[in-house]
Formats: sequence, C-alpha cells, structure tokens
Amino acid sequence: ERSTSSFSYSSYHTLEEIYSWIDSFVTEHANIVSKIQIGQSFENRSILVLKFSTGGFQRQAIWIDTGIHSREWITHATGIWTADKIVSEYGKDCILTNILDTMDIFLEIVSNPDGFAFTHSMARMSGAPTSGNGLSNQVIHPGLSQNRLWRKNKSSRPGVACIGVDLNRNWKSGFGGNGSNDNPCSETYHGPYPHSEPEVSAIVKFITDHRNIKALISIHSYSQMLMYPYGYSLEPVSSKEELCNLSKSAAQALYKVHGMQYTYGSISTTLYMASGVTVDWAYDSGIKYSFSFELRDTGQYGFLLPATQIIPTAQETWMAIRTIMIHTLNH
Ligand SMILES: O=C(CO)C[C@@H](Cc1ccccc1)C(=O)O
Ligand SMILES: [Zn+2]
Repeated sequence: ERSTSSFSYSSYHTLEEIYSWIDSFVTEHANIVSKIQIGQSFENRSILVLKFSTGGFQRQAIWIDTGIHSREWITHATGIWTADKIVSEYGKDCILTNILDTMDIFLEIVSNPDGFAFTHSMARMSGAPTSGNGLSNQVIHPGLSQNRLWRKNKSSRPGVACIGVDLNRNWKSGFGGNGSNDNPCSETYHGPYPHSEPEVSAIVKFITDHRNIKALISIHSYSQMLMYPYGYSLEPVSSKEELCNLSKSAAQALYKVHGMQYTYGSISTTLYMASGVTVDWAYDSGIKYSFSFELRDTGQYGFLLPATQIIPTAQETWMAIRTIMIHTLNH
C-alpha cells in the first residue's frame, strides 16, 4: 500500500496486505501512531503492535488484540477499522480525545500471523488433476479450502504428529484445566507448558515489562458475546459487580448502533469452561478491566461472515470498546 487511501476497509485482506497497510498507516499518522515489533512467530514472522500515544512516558494504557484465532477474520478487519477510527476521532470525539490525552492504546491486529497466513493458503488437493507439469500437489483452482478454518498457531515439536497450539489456552492462569485439552491434535490443545508459544510469550513479556496496562480487550468471533473472567473457574471474580455493569453498558452501547444483541457475563457461566485463556491471565496479573468479545454473527455465516458486515460490525464494536476505555480512564 503506497497510501491507505486506496485500502478497502470493507474487504478482508491477506497478511502481506495488512503488514503493508500498517507501514503506510504509521507513516501517514506518525504524530500519533508508531509500530512496535514485540517478537517473532514460530515461523519467524514479525509480531507487530500499533501504539497510539499523544506523549508522556509509560502512560497507563489499554491493550487490544484481534486475530489470536486465525479463522476469525472479522476480528482482524475490525482491528484495522478501529485503528483508523482512533486516528480519525482524535481531536473530534471528546471522549476518545480525553482517553488519548491521558492514556496510550496498544493494538495487536494479527496476533497469530502463521495461522492467519495459512487460512489464506490453498490446500494441496490430493489427487487433484495436475496442470500438465506432472506436479501432483499443484493447486490449480482458487476457492475455499479447509485451511480457511484453521484456529491454532503453526508450532510443531519433534515426535508430535499434529500441528498447532490453541493460543487462547496457552496462558498461565488455570493452565491445563477443564476447558482445554492435552491432546496436540485437539483444537483446544493448551501446548506443552504455559507461555510455550512465541505468540503468547511476546504479549506476556510486553505487558509485564510495560507495568501500566489498565485494561485488556481480546477479540474473537463468533457468537455476539461480551465476557469477563473467569473461564477456568465458576467462582466469581472479586470485581464481578463492576465488570458485569460495565459489560452491560458496553453491550447496550453496541446494541444502539445496529440493533445487534450481545449477551454478557463471565466466560464460564455465559459460554463454557475454558482454561489458560488470555483474559484470565490478564485479570490475575492485576488488569482488572479484562474482557473478551465474540463478534458477529450467531451462526448463520459464522467464521465466513460476508465482507459487507465488516464495517457495521466494527462500528458497533467501537462503541463497546469506547465504553470500556472511558470507564478505565475514570476509575
Ligand atoms: O474462539 C472461539 C470461537 O472460535 C471461542 C472462544 C471463547 C472464549 C473467548 C475468550 C475466553 C475464553 C473463551 C474460545 O473457545 O477460545
Ligand atoms: Zn476465538
């Protein structure tokens, strides 16, 4: 992308297109945005975070991640739109301006780059007719392949038959508990030990070293839910009233935009037990305002949400994120 003006915010993009957009975006908005590489993925791709800041040093900050599950394409697309919204609203929307005049925002758009690249790759169709050059694994036709529904990262280990760890089960809190799986072939395989995955350890290191993250928002799809800890336990968190009320007002702000209904509550009571998840680690690390979204839809298209719904989804999600951010600023 030479400039972001030719970039379509209402389309899904490849890893290369997103990384190229990031460079243009940072160049165009250098007064308020910078790019940080927090690590490298298993397959040695850069792990990139956008920093939105109006000055100061180590200001209290908000962390947002999208795309930790690679097939949840609506979340990367929402992250991209949200980045542009932040720079467009600064100096216009007094709420966002107040937030950024006091706090920084960190946004990791492609939190699982290897898995994401894989979802764009075309499967080798065994037995597919060759293109005449005799290469039996030559892919000769575009279109959906089963790679599109890949969820995990792409790590592999000697003697382990299956690929990938579920990056939303690899975190230390409740690691290995109910709602995660020790079978490497499982979609919810937690990995050999907590923070074993470079994509997770990079975030842990960044947030731990920063020491001033006040809120964490980890975005998934689909189901239309807004949840807070715990996933690993049915026990309520100490701040359950505050988090419940905040998730309610955030869901109401979301609903007002396009009438989409989001359920809200703790992960284990609203959805299911899930151990080793991002927001439980964040909460147990002292980040009180830790939330996870499940974006559109409720199953009609699921992970294959049409691109026509990208902007409406991002618009409504923004109002919920903004609600969480202003509460964080004021408490
Ligand atoms: O990604 C999901 C759909 O692909 C559902 C999410 C639900 C969830 C999200 C955040 C925290 C705990 C669980 C998951 O099981 O990890
Ligand atoms: Zn997910």
